[in-house]
Formats: sequence, structure tokens, C-alpha cells
Amino acid sequence: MDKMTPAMRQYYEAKEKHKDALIFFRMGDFYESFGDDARIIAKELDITLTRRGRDREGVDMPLAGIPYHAVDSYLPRLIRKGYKVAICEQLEDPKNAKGIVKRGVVRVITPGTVIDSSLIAGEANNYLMSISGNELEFGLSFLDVSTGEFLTTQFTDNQDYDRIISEAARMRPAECILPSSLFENKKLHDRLKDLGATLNIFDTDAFDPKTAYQDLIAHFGVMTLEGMGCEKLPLAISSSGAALEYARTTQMRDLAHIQSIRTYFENEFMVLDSITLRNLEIIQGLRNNLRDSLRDRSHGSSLLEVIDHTKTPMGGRLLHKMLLKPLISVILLTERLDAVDEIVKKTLLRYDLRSHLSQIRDIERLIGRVVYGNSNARDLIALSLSLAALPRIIKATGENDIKSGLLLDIIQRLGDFTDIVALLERAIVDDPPVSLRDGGIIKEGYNEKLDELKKLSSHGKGWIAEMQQHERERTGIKSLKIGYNSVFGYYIEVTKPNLSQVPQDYIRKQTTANGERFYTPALKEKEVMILSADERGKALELELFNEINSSIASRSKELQTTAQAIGELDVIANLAEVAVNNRYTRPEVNDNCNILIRDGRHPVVERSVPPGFVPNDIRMDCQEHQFLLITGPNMAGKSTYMRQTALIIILAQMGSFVPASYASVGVVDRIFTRVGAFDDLASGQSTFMIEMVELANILNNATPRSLILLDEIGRGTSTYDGYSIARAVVEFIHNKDNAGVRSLFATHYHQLTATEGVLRRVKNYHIAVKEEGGDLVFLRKIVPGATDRSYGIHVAKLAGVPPKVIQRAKEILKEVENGSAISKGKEAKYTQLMLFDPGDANTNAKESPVIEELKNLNLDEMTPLDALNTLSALKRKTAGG
Ligand SMILES: Nc1ncnc2c1ncn2[C@@H]1O[C@H](COP(=O)(O)OP(=O)(O)OP(=O)(O)O)[C@@H](O)[C@H]1O
Repeated sequence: MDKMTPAMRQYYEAKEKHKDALIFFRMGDFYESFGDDARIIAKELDITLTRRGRDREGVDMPLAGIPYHAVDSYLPRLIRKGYKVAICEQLEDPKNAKGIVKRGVVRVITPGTVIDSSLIAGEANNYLMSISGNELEFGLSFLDVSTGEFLTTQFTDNQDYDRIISEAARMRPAECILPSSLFENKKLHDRLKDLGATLNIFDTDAFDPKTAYQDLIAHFGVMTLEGMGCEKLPLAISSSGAALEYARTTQMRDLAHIQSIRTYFENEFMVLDSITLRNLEIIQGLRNNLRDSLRDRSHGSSLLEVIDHTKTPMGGRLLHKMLLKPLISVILLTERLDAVDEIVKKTLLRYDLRSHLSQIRDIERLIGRVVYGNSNARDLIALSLSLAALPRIIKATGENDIKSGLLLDIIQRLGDFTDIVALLERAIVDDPPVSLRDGGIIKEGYNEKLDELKKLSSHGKGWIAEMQQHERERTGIKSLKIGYNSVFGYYIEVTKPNLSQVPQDYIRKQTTANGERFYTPALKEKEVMILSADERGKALELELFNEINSSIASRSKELQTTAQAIGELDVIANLAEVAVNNRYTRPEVNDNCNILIRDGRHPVVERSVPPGFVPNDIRMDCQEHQFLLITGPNMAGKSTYMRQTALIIILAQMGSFVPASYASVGVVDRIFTRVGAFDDLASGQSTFMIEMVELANILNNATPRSLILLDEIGRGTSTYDGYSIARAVVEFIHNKDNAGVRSLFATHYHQLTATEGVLRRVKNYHIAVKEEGGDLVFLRKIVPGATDRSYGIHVAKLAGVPPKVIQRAKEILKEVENGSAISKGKEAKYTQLMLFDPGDANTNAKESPVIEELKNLNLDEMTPLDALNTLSALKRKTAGG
């Protein structure tokens, strides 16, 4: 006999259509799943598997259920693991001829198409990435269904797909869809997988540029995509069309809140590839495991953490994007810096703006829910409170005579929604319930009919309270109670000891463990009236709510423009606040080749170094200071110095003030980094191999406007091989394209410093230390010239390596130094540059007695002959005579 329930049969029907999804059925207050899906769900969510009925083969059917109220915590766990989840609910046509409730899939949730913000962890963007391409030409699109943001680009890539990967690393999509031809490309597939995104094949006509084009213009209601910048980019169009189609087929709706695409080009922004993002700890500190961290939205001790004090989710998301995409255009940067500068200077305005902004919730996502039709009354209250803050923001700026063109433009984009705020204040109660089904949402006075129904119901309830009192008096049963439940309606409850006092006109309804339940015809009559008023009231509330929701949805475009403007304002006010709190200064940005930083600090390290961070200067240009070789003992601060330079440049190019007393930045088109300590052992490649792959990428792709940071090259092989490679790299970068690339190279190969003087644009610097009573004191100050000692053994001692080992290492070092020239840096030639005052450095480098004597000479009192004799004597001294 077939023991399958209708729901189980519907499960098989749904599974047929959505083979790759886990199917969930809404059954009253539970979401239930059957069969193999139930097994997977029970295992992944660690919940108990039960059995109900039989499956098609007559075997007991496994069943896993989660309570409706816990869906928000359970579903994201499945989605984050990369599962697709299909939700089946009661369909519009509620019952068929046999009276069976019809259920079907109403939406499919995939990692990249989560529209319901309660299912997304945190406030960061949740992107679906779509890739289309042929040969080495690609189109990429990023769609955030929860906010309606839609971006696209098209470019030519190399054989390693570095640009695709670098875009993916920046945007961190939750899911990526590709046509099967690309999905089967092993190299691309593996590199995308490494970033932690869920990859799915989407093999449809949607990728066909013509279909995609028609689809997009129909969706946006436009004649051409010219205005969105991608009319002539067939691959951008094909990836966008596919992304939209995928979102629509999973969500099974029109997605009207996705209202335009923004086309961007790589050359608008500084390129920060995934390796550089990681090495410079821009979004995440390196303490987090990289693989996990792509899915984990916490930021550790990163640059983002230091500068993100935004007040709104829109601001937070925008700041994140701006940090990943520093600008190249000096004009745009100057505009941004002017805006930040103005808010830095206007302290009261800054304070006011930030306090008004803190009232504003996630308008972008609220609009998504409103348009999508899954908002609740609390969402509308949140929207009302947010929109009510807008006039206060406009007033504050109006009173402050704003000069910045960018700020004026942002303020102009803030819409007027006083009518929506007034409507919501009139219509929705202050603290509404989450569920729309139980009523209690609409305020008294908003709708006459609803007020009447509520009056009827409350009169009825008052009548019942009076009846209870009256019946107690009539029967003499003090404990008599009139109760209600959804199955039996209203009843008079009498406990066992009092049953003998029950009057004749009571009609028995139900027997319970403690007594009996009765009703009377009069009670029944009131019950019908109350229940009907309640039901009609709830239905009317829902209707009114939907009306209000639709009227807000019709303004979604304006609301989205406002939400974006709020994000921009928040970011500017935030950067101004950070500048003031962290003592940052306004950088100069220009198109020349110079980088001049005075008293630069590492924005992250400076917060954690007791007793204080030692600021340092840097000067780079395309003439004599293009390639800076940085030597110095282990732990001296070489890496910190190089990274702080890159971070200051990134901050300047995102339009932020910077941690320095002065900075002038000739814009950089790309920052490359090669840092040794964080190699990815899990990838199965040797440390040295990874180093060389990364190096190859740098040498092949750096342009004369790039900045390269090399932290020790060639460490993973023999000293001689390593040194040879390092030296060849210095020569190559120095001569690249006959112009060279601005580079910082930290090294313990002291003999490399001999390249200064040989290669015109190379300069030596080192980080000063001094020895005190056999101990090493780190001065953290960069000074011109090279050093020839690494003090590795001192650092080993500081680290607690056993004294016996330290002693033996010292003996061996002595032997090696006597026997080999390579570790002594004998070729080193030190040219002192006077960019910095060596006195500042407080080094222990003793001045030579010859210089001392020279300084003490009083030329005014010397005859020319005296001077000549003294010079000859000094010369003899320098020759060791
Ligand atoms: N300018 C500075 N002021 C204060 N402390 C600093 C400064 N620079 C670096 N430090 C501290 O010194 C530590 C070591 O710095 P860093 O890693 O840059 O040294 P390194 O020279 O690159 O070392 P190694 O050669 O062993 O890689 C940092 O973690 C930081 O705590």
C-alpha cells in the first residue's frame, strides 16, 4: 500500500525539477525535508532524523524538520556550505479537487542569490559573480540581489587568469556561475575554488550576447545599454544577462529593485591582486586562515578595521569597496579629498552628520525586501526612522555653507520622503510583531473599517469578561473560568469538585483531566462574532500593509539613489573622523613619479606598539631613488617600513588622509608584493616554487607607474642561487622598459648593496640598531646607506633559543666570516645621502676620526699652505698610514 503523504509526493515532484537543491516544505510551523535531503540536512545541521510514512519503494521515509522561527539560523548554515535550498510553500490555488493542499517551489536560495538579509551574515555585500568569455577575452558581472547593486566589466586576461582572480579576490563573491566550457577549464576552476566561492554551471542561452542584450533592455525598460556603459561590450552583456537570469530563475520573481548596471574598467582603479591584499592585510589580518577567511567576514587587525567607523551599512559596504579599488584619477581624488577636508575642518557639522547617520538602517536591503514583497512591519518602521533622519542631514549641511562640489552633489541626491514617513507614522504601530499573520500592525485611526472590527472584537471580549463574573455569581463556582483555544473556541471551564453545581443550560463540550468544558448558546453567538471580527480584521490589516508596501515599492528607484548618497556621505564623514582621531594629514596627489612621505607610520602597527611607533620618511622618484634596497637586522622593521609606504599610498588613492606629517603621492597603477612568510602550504607547491611564480607575475606585469615591494627574494634556495636571482631581479626591474619601476627591496644579502653606484637608480637604506652591553637595541629609524650585519643570533637569543645553541652559533659565524666573503658584504660601497639627518637616527655608527678632524678645522685661521699640509696628513690617515 502506498504510504506516501501528499507532501512526500510533492517532494518527489519538486526534486525532479530541482535535482541539485535541498527541498524544504513549509508545513505549519515547521520546515520539513524528506528522503536523502533529510539525511544531508540532519547531518549538516546536527539535528535528529525521524521517520514518517514510506517512500516510493515502501521503505520508511527519513524526515528532518526545523521550526519556522529557527529558519534564520539554520538555513544560512546550509547556504554557507554551498548548498542550494529550494523552499516549497502552499501555492496560490490552495486546494485541488480532492481537497489536497498544493505546495510547490516558490524560490531557490543559493549562496549568491540570498535576497532575505536575515539569511546573510553581516552587512557586507553578497555577490553572485558571473563569468563569460572566449579565448582570453572575458566579461565579468557582480550582482548583489539583496541590495540591487549590479556591476560589470570586460577585459583581456593572461593564461593564468590573473585579472579574473584579482577581481574575484576583491569582490569576494559568495557564488560564481559559469557556462560549462569555462567550468571545465581546470586552471580557472581551481583558482576560483581556492578563493572559497561556490562554483555552479549555468549552461543556458542566457550567456548568448544577443539573448542577454534583449533580456537586459527589457528588464531595465531601456532602448539601449549605452547609458549604462556596456552597449559595446558583448561579454560584459553576456555575463550580466546570465547573472540576472540566474537570479530570476532562483528567486522566481521579477527583481524590479535591480534597476541598472554600472560598467567599470580596470584602468580606473589601482590594481591590488589577491596576494597583495593578503600581504598588506588590507581587509583581513594574516592571523586568520586565508581559506576560511574568504567566507568569514570578520576583519582581524586589518587596514579596514582601523579606518572603518562608518555609521550605516551602506557606508560600510562602500568604504570596503573604495579600499579595494583605490582611484587613479587625480581629479576625482582631489574632489574626494576636498570633501573629507571640509568635514575635517567643520567639527560641529561632522559631529551632527555622524549622529544623524547613526539613525539610518540598511535602506538598500530594506528596499530589496519591500520590492520583493517579503518585508514585515518592523522593516517599515526601520525605513521610517531612517528616512526621518534625512531632513535633519539636509538642514545640518544647509546651515554650514558647504563648498565641496562632491558634498553638494551628494546632498542633492538625497530624496524627500516626508510623505512616506508621515504615512508610516500614521499607519504602523510603534512596536509591531514580526509576523504579519497575527494582526496588531496597523494603528488605530488609520482605517475606519478596521477600527470598527477591532471595536466589535474588543466589545465581545469585554462581554465575555462580564459573563465570567456573572456566571460565577449565578452558579456560586468561584473557580469558574471562560477560556479560549484555537481548536474548541470559547468554553466555560469547571473543575471536577464543582461539577455538581453546573446549571442545566450548560452544554458539555469537552472533558479534561481536571474537569469539564461547557458552552451556552449565548457564548457561542459571541464567539462567532468575535472570531469573525478578528479574522476579518487580520485580513484587512494584511491588505492595508500590502497597499502601504506597494506605495513604497513604487518609489524604489528614488530610495536607492538616496541610499547610495547616504553611503557616500557616511564614508566621507567617516574618513574625516578617522583623520582627526588618528592624526592623519591630507596627502597631495599628482601625476608625477615622486613619493615623498615625512614621518610616515604604519596605520595598523602603530596602534599596537608600546611605547610608541617610530615614524620614518621615504623619498622615491624615477631618477636616483627609484629602487630602494633596505637592509637591517632581523626584526628591525624593514617589512613594516615597506608596507606602511604601500598602505599610505593606498589610503591617499582612496581619498583618505594618511598617517604622516606630510605626503605627496605620484599615483600608482598597481602594487605588487612578494613577502616570504605566508606561503600556502595547503596548495601542494613548494615554498620556493610559489615565490618564483609570484615573482614571475611581478616581473611580467609591472608598469612604470607600479610599485613593487619585495621582502627577501631567493630565500628558499641555496644562498648562491638565491643571491644570483635577487641580483638579476634588481637589474631587471631597474632596467625594465628602459624606465624601471619604483621598488622597495628588503634583503639580508648584504652584497646586493653593491649595486648602488653601479645601477643609477638604486639607493641603499638601512634600519638602525645599536648594541648595548652585548644586547641589541632596535631604533626603528631608516637611515641612508647599507648595513652589513643581520644580528640574527641576537634575535634568536631574544626569542629564547637555548644559550648553548646561541654560543655555538656565534663560534660558527666567526669561522664562516673568516672563510667566506659572501657573508661579509665586502663589495659593499656606502654612499651617504643627505635626505635624512643621520643625527635623527641616533645610531652608534662612530664618525671616523678623519671626519671629526675635518669638522674641527678652522679654515679662517689657516694659510693655504697649512691647509694643503693638513689635507695631505688626513689623506695619509685614510690610507691607513
Ligand atoms: N617604526 C617602528 N616603530 C616601532 N616599532 C616597530 C617599527 N617598525 C617595526 N616595529 C616593530 O618591530 C617588529 C618587527 O618588524 P618587521 O617585521 O618589520 O621587521 P623585519 O626587519 O622585516 O624583520 P625580518 O627581517 O626578521 O623579517 C614589528 O612587528 C613591530 O612590532
